[in-house]
Amino acid sequence: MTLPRVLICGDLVWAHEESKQLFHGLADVVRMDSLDRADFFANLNQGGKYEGTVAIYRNNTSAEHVGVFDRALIEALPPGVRWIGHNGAGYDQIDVDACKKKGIIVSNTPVAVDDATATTALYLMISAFRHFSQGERSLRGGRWKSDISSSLTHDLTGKTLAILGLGGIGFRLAELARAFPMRIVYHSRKKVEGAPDWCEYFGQERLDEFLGLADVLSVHAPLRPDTEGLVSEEMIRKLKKGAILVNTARGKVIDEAALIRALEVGHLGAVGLDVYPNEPSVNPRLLDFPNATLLPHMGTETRDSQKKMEVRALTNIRDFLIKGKGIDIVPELRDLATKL
Ligand SMILES: O=C(O)C(=O)CO
Repeated sequence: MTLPRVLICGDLVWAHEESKQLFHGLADVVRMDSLDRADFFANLNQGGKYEGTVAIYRNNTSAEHVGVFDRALIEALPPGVRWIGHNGAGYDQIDVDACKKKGIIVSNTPVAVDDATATTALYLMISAFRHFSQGERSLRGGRWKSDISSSLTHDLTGKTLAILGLGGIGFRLAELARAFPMRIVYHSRKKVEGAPDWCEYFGQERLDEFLGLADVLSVHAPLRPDTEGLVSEEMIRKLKKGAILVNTARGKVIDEAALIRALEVGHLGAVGLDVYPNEPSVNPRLLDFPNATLLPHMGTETRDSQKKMEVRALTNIRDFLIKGKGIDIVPELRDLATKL
């Protein structure tokens, strides 16, 4: 009997054993080793080594060889491909609209990313309030703490953390920050069902009030066409002078030029960034600001979370093979999944 193929696009690092167990007797798991898009397609087609692929596991590093899963790639996939199991919470590298038209379901890996990404945001927030990153640069430069002005640093206790997008990561950050304690407020399109009372909701009509309260605004909105530039110049201006902006979501959710202008004029007191609009390029202007704590997109870079993410992405594919569905179908495709 020929087993259906699951194509691993981008390396599996931690979940080799789990992969064997999940797909034993169920699928032939093949590693994609194409160095470019043309070879990728050639091998997906009849006679190619990926022929018979019904599901593709992918992570963002696969883009280095075959590019992102844009419309052109999705449209060119053979009709047998029914599922893309993305390893990552953010699936902005996949054109879900093209997938919908082609009847391909996409799953992602929420929950698995929450701890690591929330602790990254927490670190950026603490460093931004306390200027720890600048302190380390001062020490490493042989200047002990002479670069630091403690009159510009603050405790977190009693400050207000404003969360833009209360999904799993935003909520985990809220739980952590509550320990200081900080006041927690959040804004999202809808009030989050089941969110505790200590997370105060500010709807669209109270957005200005929400922004005005923030000592730190932490961004947790996914990147979609309607969220690109969501944190605009106008929004940044509504933050109080000296507020902190933290981003562990996607660089393009913030208008970067507006963020830089706000740092230049001292409207923003500090920023903590893990993500940038054109990764791995970082706008060199950002490097000039001593009050910017900058990380190279390390949000989920722990072996524990990487393993949880790999297993979760593979489990969605296994569930598709067995039951025709998975638990993490992305919101845009849930309707389509119920019709299958
Ligand atoms: O899960 C994601 O979307 C990430 O950005 C991983 O770092």
